Amino acid sequence: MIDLHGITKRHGTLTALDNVDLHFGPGLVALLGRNGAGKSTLLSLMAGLALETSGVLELENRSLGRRRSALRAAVTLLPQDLSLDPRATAAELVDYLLRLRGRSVHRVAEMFELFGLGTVARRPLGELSGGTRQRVGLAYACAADTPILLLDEPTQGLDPWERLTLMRHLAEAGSTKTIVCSTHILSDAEQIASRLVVLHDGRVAFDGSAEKLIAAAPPLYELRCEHHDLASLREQGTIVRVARDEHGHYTVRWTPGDDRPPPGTAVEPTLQDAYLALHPGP
Ligand SMILES: Nc1ncnc2c1ncn2[C@@H]1O[C@H](COP(=O)(O)OP(=O)(O)OP(=O)(O)O)[C@@H](O)[C@H]1O
Repeated sequence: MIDLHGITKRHGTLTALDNVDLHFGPGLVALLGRNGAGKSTLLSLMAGLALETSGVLELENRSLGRRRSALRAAVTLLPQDLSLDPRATAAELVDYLLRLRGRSVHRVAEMFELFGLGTVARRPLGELSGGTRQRVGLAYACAADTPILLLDEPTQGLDPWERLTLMRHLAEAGSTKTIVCSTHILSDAEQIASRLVVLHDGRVAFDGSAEKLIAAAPPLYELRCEHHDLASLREQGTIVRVARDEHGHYTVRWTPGDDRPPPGTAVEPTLQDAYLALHPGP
């Protein structure tokens, strides 16, 4: 169990996390947010790899102060890019990382099997595809078997079958462990996690279930229009989705900025609509 109370992290004048309050108990949480929202910063703080500028971090209800050793023992972080020596074999790397942290290696074979790595265990990492290297990292993170597992975009580079295997494993592991998994893939988030945390500009913009996020979405309307109508719709509200058909006509989902009767038909938002409406793009 990890608790963050008023956590702020600054890099010089840039505030990467701004007064963040979050509680993570057992279960799987998907961490969402645009590029630069603060997801990796949050994960590295929770893994004890960085120190907060202010605020209090608690592990099992105990304030950590400036000490991070308890956190490092309890948490495994799989970063976005695990730096790998291309000459080491997959098995050597996982063995090395686990021993370095004083973790048992007894689950390695099981995890290699789970992630379909049996045939590549003895091959140098430099010869493996990006998705396979990602699976090696996942095998390490899962074999470490710590009560808290933090995964920074773990499904990146995985094919649909590998993603399914990972999601199944995480769903199972989430029944006893605390797992926080950052992702840009909403369908993955919705599938694996009962709780979504959305960061925006270093702040918690949403914390709850996918159903709650959809229910909190503003009224949404859909209409068909031409290209020259888009600028005026943008002025009147927020466009969350635009699709162009083969004849050059547009179907727009948008949320009006005022109470005037909007053009278009009211539609039920999807998770993606609700997410995009939460922090509209440029
Ligand atoms: N070491 C650092 N020095 C300076 N700024 C940093 C540092 N690390 C992160 N930042 C900045 O902090 C902000 C949050 O970055 P972070 O990597 O946490 O975002 P993210 O949500 O993980 O993004 P992405 O989805 O692109 O991985 C960004 O503006 C980033 O440029």
